[in-house]
Order: sequence, then C-alpha cells, then structure tokens
Amino acid sequence: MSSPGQRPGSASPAELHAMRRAARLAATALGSTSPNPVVGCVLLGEDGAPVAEGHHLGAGHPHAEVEALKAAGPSARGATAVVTLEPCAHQGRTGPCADALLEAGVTRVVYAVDDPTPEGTGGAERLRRAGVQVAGGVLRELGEHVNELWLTAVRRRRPCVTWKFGSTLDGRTAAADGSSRWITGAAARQDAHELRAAHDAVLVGTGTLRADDPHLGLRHDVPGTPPLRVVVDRTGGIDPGARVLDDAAPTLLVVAEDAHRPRLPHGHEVLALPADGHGIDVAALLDELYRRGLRSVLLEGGARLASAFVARGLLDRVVAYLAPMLLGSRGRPVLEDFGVKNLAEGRRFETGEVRRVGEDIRLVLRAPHGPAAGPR
Ligand SMILES: Nc1nc(O)c(N)c(N[C@@H]2O[C@H](COP(=O)(O)O)[C@@H](O)[C@H]2O)n1
Repeated sequence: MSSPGQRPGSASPAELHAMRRAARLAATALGSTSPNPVVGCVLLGEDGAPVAEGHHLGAGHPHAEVEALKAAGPSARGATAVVTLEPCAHQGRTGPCADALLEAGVTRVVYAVDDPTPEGTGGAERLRRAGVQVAGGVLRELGEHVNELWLTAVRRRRPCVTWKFGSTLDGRTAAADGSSRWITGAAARQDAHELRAAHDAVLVGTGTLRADDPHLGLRHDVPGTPPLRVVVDRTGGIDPGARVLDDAAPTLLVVAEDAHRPRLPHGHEVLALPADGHGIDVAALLDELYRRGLRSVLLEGGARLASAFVARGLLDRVVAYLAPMLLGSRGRPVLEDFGVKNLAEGRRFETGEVRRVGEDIRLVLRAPHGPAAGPR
C-alpha cells in the first residue's frame, strides 16, 4: 500500500488515459453502490490498448476489477489493470479482487486511492508480494474526487453531509410573504435533481415540509435510484397527506423519543431519537444512517435544520445555487442563528468548483480538512 506521503507510482500516458476512463465509469454508479464505493476499472493489453472495462454496480455485485476480468476472458493474461481504488484483499459479500487479478494473470496494477477501510486495505501489498508490479496514487486527486462521498464517510465513520441550497445573492430563500418559486432557474433546479440522484438520502426538516410540501423524489428524466427521504419532525405532527409519504421512495420520519409516533403508510418508517430544546440530535441521526449502510446525505433545508448541522460542525460540503437577485433583510435567511458572536467564530470553508448554471452560479465549498481527511 502506498502511504499518504509516498510519491505516486509513475504511469504511462495510456494508463493515465485509462484512469480517466475508469473514473468516468465509476461515476455512472454514484448514488447506487452504498455501503460500497464507486469503482471503475480498465484492463490494458501488453500493447497499451484497452481490452476490457467494468465498474461496480453496488453492494453484492462483483467488484469493478472482477467485472473487467469477466469481460476480458483470457485476454486478461499479461494485462495491466487500471483501477480507481486499491484492489481489495478481503472476503466480504464477494471475494478478494487481489486474488482474482492474480488468478487471471494480470502483471501490473495501477490504482488511484488506497482503500482506507481496515477490511478492504492490503490488496496492493498482496499483489506486490506475488510479483505483480503495482503503482499506487496515480491521478489520486481524480480518484478522491469521484469517490468523495464514500471516502469522506468511511474516514469520518458517518455519512458525508452535503448541504444544498438555492438562494438570492444576499442569502434569502424566500421573500417576506413566503413566496419562493422560483428564485433559481430551471437549469439550476435540474442540476439539483442530478445532485440528489448521487446521494443515498435526502434530508429536510418540518419547516420545509410545511412551507413547500416537497416530494423529494427524482424527476422522471433523471436516471438513478431514488434516495431515502428523511424528514426530521420532532413532534411527529406530519400531515398524513404529505407528498413525501407517497410510494415513490421510502421515507424515514425522525421524531423525538418522547414524541407522538404517527402511523405511516406501508413502506415508511418512524425512527425515535434523542432530542433537546434545540431539536433532534443530528449526530445520532447520522450514526443511525451510517449503521444502516448509508454513506451520503443531501441536506436540503430548512434554515433551522441546516443551522443545527453547521453548529455541530457536521457539514462536509456545501453546494449553493446563487441567483442574481436581491431580496433584502425582510426575505427569509438561508440559516438561523447558530451562535456566532464575532468574526473569529464564523465557519470558514474552502472554495471548490465554481460554474455558471443557466443564469445562476453553482458553488461547491468543502469543510477544511480535519484529521480524518485523506491525502491531497
Ligand atoms: N477495489 C474495489 N473495487 C470495487 O469494485 C469495490 N466495490 C471495492 N470495495 C471494497 O470492498 C468492500 C466491499 O466488499 P464486498 O462488496 O462486501 O465484497 C468495500 O468496503 C471496499 O473496501 N474495492
């Protein structure tokens, strides 16, 4: 295994090209693989030309390397495997990829990111000991990027939390009268649906539920598995006719331990968690979601719930759609007070990707790297 400080192994132009292809393959399964990562693999023949490729479809399915080996058949002998994550060395739901690569006669393995899990790690070392040439850390940033949600989750032992919002440039999500349709344009809203499809769960509080009656499903033109809909409703007072209780996807209704537990239509569930005067214990909620195998959560509001996550330092990423519009201080703010009294207490993020989506600006921010974050 290459250690975080180790220089990445060198790779040929054909291998770098194959790694980019493997990352694109991996990304096609975002939102469908948890608790497993997204992984892509390309096999190159001795002349450097691709002979087969594969990607991981989800837990219980063969790993990316095994998919590619199956597609290659006997052509795998003498091939180079280019894979976005270190081949695993363990017997989980499926067998160890390192052994499958050895049995198929692969002679070189190039991978981007070390597997950070105690179960999965060790494949690179096993391959090296068996005489296979191994180069780790190749296009590591790309491998980190495509698997950002899973890597953040397994390093922090809780789902990766992305807070998504659409607001005016002055941080308002509705006007004083509550009108909010639409602040951002159609392109930003379409993009937000694609973001939803890449996550395992979408999370809102009751304020948003009452104000917008959101459905939280996927639009018919967005491919992917609908995420679990999670509604934090401290008192359990959800309207039985709420759109989120239809059968498009399961809904988890999170209530306080001492609250009324409503009967929900078949397929939905009530989860009781500790709460205090500020609301449900959101760290306990993340622990429970992680325990259930969810690795990514898209927090879609409202201001109160988002403030609870900010206050607890539980945001990993922010995806903001900023509309070229101003509503002034009578508009509804994107966040409530979360206890900041002076500039030094303000929460800072690192600026990531910035791009224009229709008339709006899409901004990705990341929490500064803590000790659990991976190498950069
Ligand atoms: N290298 C690699 N390729 C894949 O396609 C993978 N899905 C993984 N996953 C690693 O193995 C663990 C899951 O194993 P099972 O699917 O249960 O057999 C997962 O936690 C990763 O460490 N690795």
